[in-house]
Amino acid sequence: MFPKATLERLKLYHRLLSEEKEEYISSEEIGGRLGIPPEQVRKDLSYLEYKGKPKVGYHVKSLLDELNRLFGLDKKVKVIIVGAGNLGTALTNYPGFSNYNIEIVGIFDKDPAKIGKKVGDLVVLPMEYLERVIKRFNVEIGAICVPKESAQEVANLLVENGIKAIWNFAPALISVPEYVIVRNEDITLGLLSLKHMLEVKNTQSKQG
Ligand SMILES: NC(=O)c1ccc[n+]([C@@H]2O[C@H](COP(=O)([O-])OP(=O)(O)OC[C@H]3O[C@@H](n4cnc5c(N)ncnc54)[C@H](O)[C@@H]3O)[C@@H](O)[C@H]2O)c1
Repeated sequence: MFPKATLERLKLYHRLLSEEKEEYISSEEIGGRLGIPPEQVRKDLSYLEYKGKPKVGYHVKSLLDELNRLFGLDKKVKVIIVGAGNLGTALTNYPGFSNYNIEIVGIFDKDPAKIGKKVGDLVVLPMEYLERVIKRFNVEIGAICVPKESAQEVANLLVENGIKAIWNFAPALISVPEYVIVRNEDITLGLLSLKHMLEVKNTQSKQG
């Protein structure tokens, strides 16, 4: 098990390495580009099986292969979206997921006015098709992009139909069986912490 902060930084290293053209990279270069001390980079990477070479650095492909395995990116993961509103359509249209072997295979809504509309290459499906799509594509992740009042109802449907992991964008806590993994994505909380950091910085510069 990695410490949570290490895991978050490993994601940053992964993104940087995915775009790296050179064969080898040093901890100084990684740290310099990400604003992370090189000692920290070395410590984080020491959790991995692959070890860099002294004076040469890390072989980019070997490091990337291990990080891909670690994040399960070496195998494709299928996702469905429930809620074809602002957020659901934005996620479905986002091209960046394919870089991570993530494929959105279905988008669903209960509103008859949305059903049948095209979103990217997909057509918005009615909720009755949930089971069929999950089974047909072996979908593991379901994203909840409905208003908070409907979040639990949608979570129940996803679980009943075999979804093992839920990416919840609704600002509501959902209850699911223990075997189901939930990730709550609250963009507002991120913004609040940024606001707090900004206030601290402004106060410090006034005092200094
Ligand atoms: N829009 C954003 O940038 C944003 C950012 C962060 C979080 N969120 C959260 O994400 C969720 C969606 O936001 P939005 O802006 O896309 O809302 P939206 O109103 O544009 O879309 C919600 C969609 O969910 C559908 N829906 C409602 N109940 C449903 C149900 N029981 N089954 C299936 N479909 C159902 C509606 O018909 C609608 O199409 C909200 O909970 C919101 O708080 C949105």
